[in-house]
Amino acid sequence: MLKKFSQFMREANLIDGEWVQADSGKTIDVTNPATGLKIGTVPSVGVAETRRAIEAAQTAFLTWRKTSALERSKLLRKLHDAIMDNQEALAELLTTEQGKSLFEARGEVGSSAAYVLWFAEEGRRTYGDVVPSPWADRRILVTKEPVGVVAAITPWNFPSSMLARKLGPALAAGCTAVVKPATQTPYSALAWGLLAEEVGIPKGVVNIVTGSAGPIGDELCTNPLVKKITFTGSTPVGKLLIQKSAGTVKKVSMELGGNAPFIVFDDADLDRAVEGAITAKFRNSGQTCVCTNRFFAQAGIYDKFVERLSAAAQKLKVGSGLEDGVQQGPLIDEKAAAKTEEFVADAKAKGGRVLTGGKRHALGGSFFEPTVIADAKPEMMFMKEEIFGPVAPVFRFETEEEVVRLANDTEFGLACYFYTGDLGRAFRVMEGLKYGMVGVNEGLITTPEAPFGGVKESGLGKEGGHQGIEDYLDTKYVCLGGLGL
Ligand SMILES: NC(=O)c1ccc[n+]([C@@H]2O[C@H](COP(=O)([O-])OP(=O)(O)OC[C@H]3O[C@@H](n4cnc5c(N)ncnc54)[C@H](O)[C@@H]3O)[C@@H](O)[C@H]2O)c1
Ligand SMILES: O=C[C@H](O)CS(=O)(=O)O
Repeated sequence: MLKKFSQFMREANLIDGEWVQADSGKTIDVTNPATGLKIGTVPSVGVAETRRAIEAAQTAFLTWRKTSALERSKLLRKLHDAIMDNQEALAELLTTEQGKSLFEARGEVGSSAAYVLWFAEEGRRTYGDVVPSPWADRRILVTKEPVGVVAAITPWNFPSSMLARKLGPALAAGCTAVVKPATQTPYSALAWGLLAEEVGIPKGVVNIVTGSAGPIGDELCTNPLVKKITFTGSTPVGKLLIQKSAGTVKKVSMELGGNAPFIVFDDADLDRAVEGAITAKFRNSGQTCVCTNRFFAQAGIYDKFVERLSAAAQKLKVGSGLEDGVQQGPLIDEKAAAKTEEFVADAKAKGGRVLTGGKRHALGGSFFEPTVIADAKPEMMFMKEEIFGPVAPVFRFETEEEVVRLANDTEFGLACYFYTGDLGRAFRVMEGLKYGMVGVNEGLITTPEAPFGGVKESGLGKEGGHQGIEDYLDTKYVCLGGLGL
């Protein structure tokens, strides 16, 4: 396949409209997880460069915040169009650095554009209020204002769409940004810098730095010019960022870890449930925050469900994401593959039955066979720990009360799914499950129109929906007196 993406592969950082290298000249290698081969490098910047990026964002904010919501909306629409015009090249770049199938990468790039378009519209509706005054001689206004410089830290599993869910509302609201993408997948984020320039978003509005997460993160969390941290990643890192941001009382949005239950009741449409299960488990080789972590099948359909699920999992085509028809790419790295092996070994040692997969794929490297494990038990690691790999443990349950208790027995609360044909049960279970998002007879629920986000230790705030822009706005109350009324 011709490399379409070379035009977007920028081996530099974007600070105040300039593409720069690290002051030290140091770089980080970026590798293709499917081949283990080096794709290129990016600068390894530190505190000084991050500080310059923050200062550039602050300077740009003073002007950007004064642009009209309509003007910002038009620029974001242009950004949407530029992303879609280059969807194939951006998808190829994403697959090359992250590993997911080209089919899924196209979907992620399309989803990124959809979030930008959504917030291009939402930015024109950040309404305030005129409140009936309790005083005859005064008037009360409530206005919404952009918070200022936003630090956006994003994960490797969705290097484009996770950024869209942050840059979209930030820019629409009138904020400016300093972006730190995951070290494993920097190019998709850097491509956003090129696109932003191309469509005319002013210099300094979007700044992108790459390098050691610790020092960069510390500067982003402690610099008083940064007014908000928006983070997508693991819960431990999210907790660290919240602590570090407390010193300057920054707004924080946290999209953190998950432990999704997927419940199949006896009265479910089994074909629909199996189809939904494959999507909810094996998308991005199981490396999504909303992937099913624990399947629960009711006793009456348990055997049928596990048989059908393992048959479907076995059919998934594993290979390099750039290869036609591939559905399962490699895991992000060797560490992820080793962790997946650990989950399987733990389950087997505690009585789990591997129905399909269960080991590294013959392709070698970090490729792993899509795996289904029957007879899962609460004492197994994946009851509490996020697998983040292509392993589907299936627990058996008897009653509705039992499964809701088991499903809620986690510190996480991001996404959950259940399949039933009974409307009353749907409401009882939907209201009983402590999660931020619920799929009822659906295994893929993400969309810009809906508020994405978790409860408990899965995060704070929402991305998408009309809620998604609120986190980038300050509410101001104005009391107008001396009007001679
Ligand atoms: N809730 C969501 O929307 C969502 C979406 C995607 C991924 N995730 C979660 O992210 C995790 C996987 O992604 P990951 O491995 O990239 O997570 P991670 O927490 O290791 O890293 C996420 C980002 O944080 C940066 N980072 C790491 N340590 C840091 C520090 N001390 N200071 C500042 N930045 C730091 C990383 O470089 C990366 O850019 C999983 O737990 C997954 O559930 C959640
Ligand atoms: O992994 C995190 C993503 O948020 C998953 S989704 O693409 O939004 O469903």
